Amino acid sequence: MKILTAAQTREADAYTIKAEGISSADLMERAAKAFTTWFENKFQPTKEVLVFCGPGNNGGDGLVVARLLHQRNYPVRVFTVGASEKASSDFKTNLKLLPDELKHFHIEEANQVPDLNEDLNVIDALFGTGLNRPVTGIFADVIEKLNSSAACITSIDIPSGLFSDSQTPYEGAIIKADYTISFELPKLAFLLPQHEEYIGEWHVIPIGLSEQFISETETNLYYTTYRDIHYKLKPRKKFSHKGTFGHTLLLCGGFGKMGAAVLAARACLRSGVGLLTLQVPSAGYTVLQTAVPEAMTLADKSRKHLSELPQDINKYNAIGVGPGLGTERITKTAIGQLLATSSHPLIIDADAINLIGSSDKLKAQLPKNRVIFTPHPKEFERLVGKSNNDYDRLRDMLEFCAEYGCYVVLKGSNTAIGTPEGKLYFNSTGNAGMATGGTGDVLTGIITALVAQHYTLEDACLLGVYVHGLAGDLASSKVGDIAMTASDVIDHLPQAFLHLQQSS
Ligand SMILES: NC(=O)C1=CN([C@@H]2O[C@H](COP(=O)(O)OP(=O)(O)OC[C@H]3O[C@@H](n4cnc5c(N)ncnc54)[C@H](O)[C@@H]3O)[C@@H](O)[C@H]2O)[C@@H](O)CC1
Ligand SMILES: [K+]
Repeated sequence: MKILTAAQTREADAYTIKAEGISSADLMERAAKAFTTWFENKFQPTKEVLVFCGPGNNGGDGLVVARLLHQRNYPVRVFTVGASEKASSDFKTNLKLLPDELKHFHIEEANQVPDLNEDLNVIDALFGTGLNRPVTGIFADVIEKLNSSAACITSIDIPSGLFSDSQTPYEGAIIKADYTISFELPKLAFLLPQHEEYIGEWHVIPIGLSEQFISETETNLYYTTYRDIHYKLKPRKKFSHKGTFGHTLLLCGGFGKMGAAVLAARACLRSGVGLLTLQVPSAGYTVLQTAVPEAMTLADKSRKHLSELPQDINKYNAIGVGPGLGTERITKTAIGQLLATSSHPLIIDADAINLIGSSDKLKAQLPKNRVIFTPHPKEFERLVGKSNNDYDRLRDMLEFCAEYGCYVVLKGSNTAIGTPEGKLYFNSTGNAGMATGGTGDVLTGIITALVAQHYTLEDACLLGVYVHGLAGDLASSKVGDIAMTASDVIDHLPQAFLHLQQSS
């Protein structure tokens, strides 16, 4: 699904209004109804609801929600903030439509905000996508009061004060919502780790914005959901044989870290690869032969480190390198040889990223359009550099992808995938239980297997990251996110692929 900017969302609103021949107040009513339905399903009318409304259409939404909740027997109080002469016309219309018996207060000073305790529900409708400068003054004072209260806060469309698609200036106040209910499409701000404390749990609810407008609107930003992914899975044909599904090479493992090779190998095998060969330091030979009997194992001449490449490196049609390797000089030389001699796609993770990141010479050797990097945030910093905030980090990532003609999978909550053409995908699966050692090795195994099966590099990243997160979600529902291990993720890959297959 696409992610649109605030400006594009405004255009989508205007287009829909024109195309359907409705008024903007009608669209506001529709949005507020959708919000109210979500709210009713979430909260009983036992607690009083305090709705805080700013002067724009977000405030207008708040007024309609207050009216609808009042009709549905919720005890409601409305607080308007900001100069009324500046209010939007739909705000003014809906202010007049508030029933007389609904309590309405206008706030000019923060001390007019009532005491807020946990027995209250707050709806934040101060600002939405029309925010065009940091929030200060009376609005900031109100936000401060709401944030320091124990009341549960639900934001309409976006937490007030937060810019939806660019860095919020540091001096601006921002609501810390427990829930954010947004309209039609997710906003870029929801997907960035730096905004976790503001967004809370977020949901997107449809309000019938023009599908035609959305499909014709250009963007480089996407949020990948089940609908975007399941049809990409290729069916296995009746007359296929193991050669059809590729021969993968994994260069993983080091002394004390053979487990990384085992995890990557097991995940690779559970992701449909035809044949798998591993090369591991000789101390790991027996470990791999025992733990992963389906894989062929080559022993490096070094006991503890990767020091050489297998012969016939180009007979493997995807090579995964990095998990557990260590950063010995001899390993760095072997990776240089790999970059110089292999003619097939490379999936580069962990210590292989650290080695390449610290060497301009190796970076200059990267083959174009054949490399996927899968860094976690620290490895990303070593590869691409430090950034001031999450927006800069995404910009730096896309610049790196363009410069080196590579794909970068930045692992984390809502893993971000950058492509050489400048597209940016955010993943929708996965959970905090996956923040445990070895899950990255699992992802390397999955993506390498998919590349070997002739998925495009872009699809291998999208599908691999999605199915990895889905397996994590299935594992979490079984073992919980505290006890979950990387092996649990592998054990749930079959169910995750089946889930995608059944409805593809
Ligand atoms: N346009 C439409 O038809 C629809 C809009 N909807 C709602 O409308 C919202 C957008 O409405 P608006 O574009 O009116 O914008 P907002 O309601 O976000 O606020 C804009 C108003 O606030 C002022 N303002 C901006 N930043 C400020 C600051 N830092 N301090 C003080 N004042 C500030 C602006 O000058 C303007 O008067 C969406 O987020 C959504 O909630 C929904 O009702 C769906 C339909
Ligand atoms: K809001």
